[in-house]
Formats: sequence, structure tokens, C-alpha cells
Amino acid sequence: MKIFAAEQIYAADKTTIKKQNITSDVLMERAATRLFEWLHLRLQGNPVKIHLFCGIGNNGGDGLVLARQLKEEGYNIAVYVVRYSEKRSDDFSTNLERLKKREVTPDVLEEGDALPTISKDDIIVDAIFGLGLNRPPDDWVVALFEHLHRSRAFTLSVDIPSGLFTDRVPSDKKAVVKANHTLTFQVPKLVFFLPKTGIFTENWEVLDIGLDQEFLSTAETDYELIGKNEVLAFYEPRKKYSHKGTYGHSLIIGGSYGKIGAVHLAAKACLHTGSGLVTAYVPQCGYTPLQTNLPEAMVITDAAEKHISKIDFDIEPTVIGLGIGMGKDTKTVNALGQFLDVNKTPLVIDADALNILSENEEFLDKLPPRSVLTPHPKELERLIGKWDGDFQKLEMAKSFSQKYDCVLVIKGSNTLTIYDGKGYVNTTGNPGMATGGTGDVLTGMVTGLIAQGYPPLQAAIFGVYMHGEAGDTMVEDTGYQTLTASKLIEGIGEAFLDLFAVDDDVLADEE
Ligand SMILES: NC(=O)C1=CN([C@@H]2O[C@H](COP(=O)(O)OP(=O)(O)OC[C@H]3O[C@@H](n4cnc5c(N)ncnc54)[C@H](O)[C@@H]3O)[C@@H](O)[C@H]2O)[C@H](O)CC1
Ligand SMILES: [K+]
Repeated sequence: MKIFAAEQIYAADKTTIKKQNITSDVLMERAATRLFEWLHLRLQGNPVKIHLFCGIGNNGGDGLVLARQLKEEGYNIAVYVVRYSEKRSDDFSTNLERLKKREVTPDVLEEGDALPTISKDDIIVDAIFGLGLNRPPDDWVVALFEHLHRSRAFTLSVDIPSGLFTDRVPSDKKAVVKANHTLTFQVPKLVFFLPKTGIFTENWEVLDIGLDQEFLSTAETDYELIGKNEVLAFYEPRKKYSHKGTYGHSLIIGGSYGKIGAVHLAAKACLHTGSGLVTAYVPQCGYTPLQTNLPEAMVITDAAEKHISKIDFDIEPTVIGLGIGMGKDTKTVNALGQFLDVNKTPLVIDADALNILSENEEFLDKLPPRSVLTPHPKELERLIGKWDGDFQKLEMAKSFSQKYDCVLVIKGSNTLTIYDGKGYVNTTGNPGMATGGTGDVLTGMVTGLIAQGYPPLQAAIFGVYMHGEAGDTMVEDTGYQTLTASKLIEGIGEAFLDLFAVDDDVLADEE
């Protein structure tokens, strides 16, 4: 699913109004009707008090239309106009008049006014600012946001939590409404997925307001949300007359004394993802544990006992997963530099190999085109430098990926894959996966997909999705705290099966 920028959404509005020959007022009515339906379906006439806080722009207009529709259905509402500006949008004014005709006159809140009492059992509708926010809200508006937050009432934000910009991180956390749920129009917004802005809404949901489909399907966006539909398009079925050679040979290079487990996890995940053959290249201390515990994998050992001192092998792997548990011994650093001088095989690079690259920038020029780099935020910072906010981070990541022609997988709650100026936002995964070894599993999975012929970008996007899906499947049995990287590997099979699972509802319909 595409993630549109605010300007594109405004453009989609304009096109829709023109092509459907409607007024902006009709579009607002449609949008707010979706809000009403959502609430009415859940509340079924419940007399709970609903406080609707409306700004003076079109987000406020949505709130006023919703208030009118709730009033007509007999709900217990209180409406406030948050007058943060003298200006008013036309559709706001039209709907204010319509509301007054229904004998609802909103309280106008201005600087210095007493704030309404809100009980924790009430509902707040936040329609104060939408996509049009262009500067931080005034102090008294921030005080209102804090008042809403202190009430602990369920807060439903319209389109976007008020105070959240669409293209930058707010400098003051207090200056944003904390939403329990956001009902956003037509398309998800990028800010829902970034660590510093995603925190302002616990949940979000898209409401279809019938924007022009042609516009939506033909527009190019900088970001895309990756769910099952998107990755299904990448899936390559296993062929009947195939053999292990058909599915590539992955080489996992890494490990050091005390960190052989990382290679074990990566190699095992690589096998579970479908790589035809997997070989591990480890220091000698890794030989016995790997041969004993992972019989499917072959093992090549370095001359050194405890760390990699020279990367030298006589096999021809399809792809190499590099860096897990490898350490940064001087001999290992030199070994990596010499290896990169001659290597032409596609690479997936993680962990210590990333740190070595950060400390030896000249190595970056030696990477084969479209190498996949999988940093967590700290590794990313070492690679691309410090950033100021999530948006700058993304721009810096895009430049880095362009400069070195690499696929950058920024690991996090919503892992973001960057390539060729575009970002792919993953939707699977959960906090149970914040535990040692899950990154090694991801490296193994992406490596295993490239081994089977998936192009690096698709392998990264698909691997990240499957990794999260495996975690989501397993956490149902383990709970967050007990999910481990080994458990995650057990979930990879389920994640593949889930790609083609038929919904229970569909089966029920057929019966
Ligand atoms: N296609 C859709 O998604 C539709 C969305 N709708 C709703 O419209 C809003 C966007 O409306 P807009 O009027 O452009 O913006 P706001 O409501 O956010 O109004 C802001 C308003 O206030 C001014 N302003 C901005 N920042 C500040 C500030 N810090 N202090 C004071 N004033 C400020 C700004 O100039 C604007 O005038 C969208 O989010 C949806 O909710 C449509 O209803 C249907 C189609
Ligand atoms: K809002």
C-alpha cells in the first residue's frame, strides 16, 4: 500500500472533487460519515459523553460534521471550537452553521479560558489540527492537549493526532495529542511508523473516503507499506523438478569465541528459509558446536582458533551473509578488507561487519552493487552519522544507499528498507522480538532468499516481512517475554504457510 505525502493527499482531494463532480463540502461529509459509522458501530447508542474538540480548518470541519451526525442519532455530545486562529476554512464555517441549526452551539475555547471537565470514562474526539499544521501549536493549545491527556479518557484522533506534523518530528512531545486510536483518511501516514512520531497513536486505521482510484494507483510515492499482498507478488514457488542446487548455496561468515551461536542462528534460519545448501565459515572454536547441533550445515574453519583471521574458501557460494558475531579483532578487520578487495559474490552484511565498515570507510567502496546492509539504529548511526529526527535520518539513509548502491534495512519496530530513493515500511513483528539473536535470524533469512534467486531488494523486503510474521506467529504461544531467536526460526515455516492461508471467514462462506 502506498504511503502518500500530505501534498499528494491534497492533490488527490482536488482530483476527486473534479472527477466526481462534487464539492469539497460533499467530500468532508463523506469523510465524517465514515467517522460516524465507525463510532456508531461500536457505541450502538451508548450514552457515554463524547467531547468533540474541533479546530478551525477542515480537520475541525470533519469534527463538526461528526458532531451533527452524532447529535441526530441522539448521542450525548459536547462540542468545542478551539479558536487558535482568526481564520476559518469555508467548509468549517458551513458546517458550524449547520450544527447551530440543529441547536448545538459549540463552546469557543480561547487563550485563558477555563477548560472543560472530562471524566476518564468519557470519549474525546480530537479534530483540532489535521494535515494542515504548519507551525507548533500555541502554548495555551499545548495546555489543552495536556488537559486532554490528564483526563485519561479514550482519545480518538481524526486523520492524525493533532500537533503531529507530516514531515518533521515535533520538538516538544507535549505539543501533540496522545491518541488511543487514529482514524485516518484513505491512506496511512508515514508518521505512524517512525519511532519518534509513531508513539503518539497506539493504533491507527484507514477509512476509505472514496478518493479517486486512478490518482491513487498511478501516483508514485516515496514510501510503501509492506503487508502480505505486497510480498505475495515476490514469492517464487518451489519447482517440481528441482534439486538442492536449484536453490543456491549460502555461505555464512562470522563467529568468534563466545559468539558461535550467532552463526548457528543465521545458518539455521537460512536453511529454514529455503537455501539449497548452507556452509558456515567460522574460527576453529565453532567447528564442533556447529557440526554437532546443525547437521544440515557444512562448516569451513579459519586457521585461527578464536576469531576470523583470513577469509579463504574453495567453494563458490551464491551469496554470503557476513559479520554476525564476528568481533573486531585487528586480524578480522584486515581479513575483511582483503576479502572485499577480491569478492564479487552478493553480500548481506550485519553486526560487526557493519561496525568495521563504519570505521574503515574505504571498505564501503569495495562492496558489490546492491549489497544488503542490516543495521540496527546504533549501527546505522555509526554508518551514516548522527541525525536530527526521523525524517533527516531517512534522507541521510537514502543518500547513503544511493552513494554506495546498497539496500539499507533499518531495523526497528517498523523496519524500513531503503533503496533507490524509496522506503518500504514493514508491518509485521512485535516487541517480543527485541531479544538477542533475532537480527542474526534476519541476516540468515535474507541470505537464504538471495541464494534462491530473489533480487536483493525483494529479498530484503520479503525477508523482513517473513521474519516479523514468524515472530507474530510464535508470540501467540510464547508471549512477548519468552520469544527467543530460536523460537523465531521455528515460526518461519508458519510464516510461509500463512502467505497462502485462506481466511476462516471465506471458508465459512463456502460451507
Ligand atoms: N482527503 C482527505 O484526507 C480529506 C481530509 N479532510 C480533512 O482536512 C484536513 C486538512 O485540513 P486543513 O484545513 O488543510 O488543515 P487543518 O484542519 O489541519 O487546519 C489547520 C489550519 O490552521 C492553520 N494552522 C496550521 N498550524 C497552525 C498553528 N500551529 N496555529 C494556528 N493555526 C495553524 C492552517 O493555516 C490551517 O488553516 C485533513 O487532516 C482532514 O481531516 C477533508 O475533510 C476531507 C478530505
Ligand atoms: K486531529
